[in-house]
Amino acid sequence: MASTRNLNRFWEWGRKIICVGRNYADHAKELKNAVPAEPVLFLKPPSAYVTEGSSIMVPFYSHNLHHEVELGVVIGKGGTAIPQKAAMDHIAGYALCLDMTARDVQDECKTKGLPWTLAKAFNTSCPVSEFIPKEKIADPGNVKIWLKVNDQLRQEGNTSQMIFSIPFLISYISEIITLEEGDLILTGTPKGVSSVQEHDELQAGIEGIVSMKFRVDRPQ
Ligand SMILES: CC(=O)CC(=O)C(=O)O
Ligand SMILES: [Mg+2]
Repeated sequence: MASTRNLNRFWEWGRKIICVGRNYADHAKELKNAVPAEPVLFLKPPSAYVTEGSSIMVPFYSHNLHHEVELGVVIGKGGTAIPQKAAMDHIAGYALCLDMTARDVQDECKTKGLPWTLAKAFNTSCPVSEFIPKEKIADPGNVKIWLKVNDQLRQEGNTSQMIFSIPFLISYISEIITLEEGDLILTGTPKGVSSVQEHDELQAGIEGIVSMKFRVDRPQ
């Protein structure tokens, strides 16, 4: 039976957020990471979602919160071991997303060989735009994404620079983690990641498609 839930508010579904790291060579290099031979994956919980009108909260244990602007893929039809040639049929649409990252904590986790949960999965670590229906982006492998902090351009990239394409990622991920309707895949960030502070205003967009604005706050 068809679902009665509305994917326009996919963040309310409580589904998985699967993130791909180091998918742009220029970003892997700026953080002195090797360019990966296979996708680097990590997860955020649904409690990471935040939508426009609410603030991004700096986690109390971090002093170096970074923005990472990314194209998000919203899954419309679930599946396991989806072949690359069928992958695009599993997409319902897209969203512009930020993979907010406590970089100081991530660096410490890397040094200690610990998972990135505290660095990547805290409340409000996944700001998202409105849902963008699939038909609005003819070629998700060729869109420009950008991010400004207080009106200054910090990130600008094109999804054509991704190392692993969207069909490849859907196929690769679904072989390991079954994809479900309402899941979101964050496809990685281009270069230019940098620190944000309390009271900063972040603006980000997919050129010609969507833009969004978030304020950064710190819990009292
Ligand atoms: C080093 C990272 O934080 C990887 C990541 O999230 C990315 O988008 O690249
Ligand atoms: Mg990221």
